[in-house]
Amino acid sequence: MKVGVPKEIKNHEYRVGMIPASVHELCGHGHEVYVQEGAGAAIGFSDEDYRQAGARLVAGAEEVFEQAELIVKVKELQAGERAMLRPEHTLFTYLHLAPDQAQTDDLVQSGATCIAYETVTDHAGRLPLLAPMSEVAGRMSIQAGAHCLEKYLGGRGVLLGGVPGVSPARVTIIGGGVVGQNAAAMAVGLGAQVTVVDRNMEVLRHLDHRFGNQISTLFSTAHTLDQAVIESDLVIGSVLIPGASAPKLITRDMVRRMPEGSVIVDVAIDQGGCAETSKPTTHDNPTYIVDGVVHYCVANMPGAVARTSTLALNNVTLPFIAALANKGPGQALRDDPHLLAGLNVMAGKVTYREVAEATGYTYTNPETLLGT
Ligand SMILES: NC(=O)C1=CN([C@@H]2O[C@H](COP(=O)(O)OP(=O)(O)OC[C@H]3O[C@@H](n4cnc5c(N)ncnc54)[C@H](O)[C@@H]3O)[C@@H](O)[C@H]2O)C=CC1
Ligand SMILES: CC(=O)C(=O)O
Ligand SMILES: [Mg+2]
Repeated sequence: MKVGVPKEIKNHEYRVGMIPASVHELCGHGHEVYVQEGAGAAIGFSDEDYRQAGARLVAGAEEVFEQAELIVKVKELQAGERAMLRPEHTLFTYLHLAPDQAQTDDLVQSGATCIAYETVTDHAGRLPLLAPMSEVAGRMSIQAGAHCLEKYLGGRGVLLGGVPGVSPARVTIIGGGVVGQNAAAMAVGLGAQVTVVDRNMEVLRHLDHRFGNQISTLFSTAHTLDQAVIESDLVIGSVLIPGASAPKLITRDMVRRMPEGSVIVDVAIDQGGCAETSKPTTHDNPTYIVDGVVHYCVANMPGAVARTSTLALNNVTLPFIAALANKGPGQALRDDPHLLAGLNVMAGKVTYREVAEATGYTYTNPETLLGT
């Protein structure tokens, strides 16, 4: 199969869909891999590294899309990239379609087969292709939040861990999944006073077991959320309902009642964000202030630590890329219900229920399209 790796073009996005070692693996199975010149240069993977791995280097994204049947990326296609997508293409990347009507419309119109990393599952119902980036973003969220609490960025001027004689900052983490647990570990490490809110008792039990009395856990209700949020210096938004738009758990009224200079890091912004006041920002301009509350809402946080993130992502995507290339997308999807869970759009139909509900399309069972 012909596999294509375009250079990422989102703001300060330096990750790359395939590293040379992944390319080498696919070429070893007889596939042709077309890599856009400079695709990995920013994180130390030169064009020569790719050539030695067996890739064919091409000058522009147009040529990658022209040559390839399977397109492997990191972030969702930007408008200019979407114009190059054809029915013969299979796209394998993060999509986050529920809050993105324009992208959904374009993918549906393209006729392409679009598989979202973030909804591929594993045997335990987890999200193995989202997990490594959630580990990264969870860890980064506390760094970002600590930075935003500094006075010159509009923050309260509070040090997360406090100092002897002065209380530490209060950190509330909404959603105790992969992002939430990694955020908790960092916040505990820095000496903050940490509360994690989740609606899944198993998650809360696991957190209690892991962190003991270093954190407090709270069952998520409108009341507990309200209390925790308005008393916090730093709130991390890390909820997820797979494929769906994030629930707006932090209302405008709660933001109004938060202390001046407190901070919301809404990691869930890639699914639309869990605060009513959240809107996506970029690494260039990561924060804005509403009612005195600093909002950090960067939708591609792991792009800032692109080398670590790319390696972690390739570790988990490579087996699926190999299956798609070796068997062809149809057979690979028929053979593996976990990969099939990643299928969001195919042949002009939306094949993921939560995405269809959020974007106004009729849901089509992917099995009817695949003839399984
Ligand atoms: N901005 C960025 O750069 C990145 C964003 N993310 C996003 O972070 C979000 C979280 O991802 P993960 O931690 O991997 O998901 P996860 O599935 O591991 O955890 C989500 C948690 O939210 C909880 N939850 C759902 N509804 C809730 C409610 N009403 N109240 C309290 N808790 C609730 C679930 O029980 C679950 O424990 C996702 O939207 C993901 O796409 C992930 C990586 C990078
Ligand atoms: C998951 C995601 O949105 C990212 O890694 O950028
Ligand atoms: Mg206020």
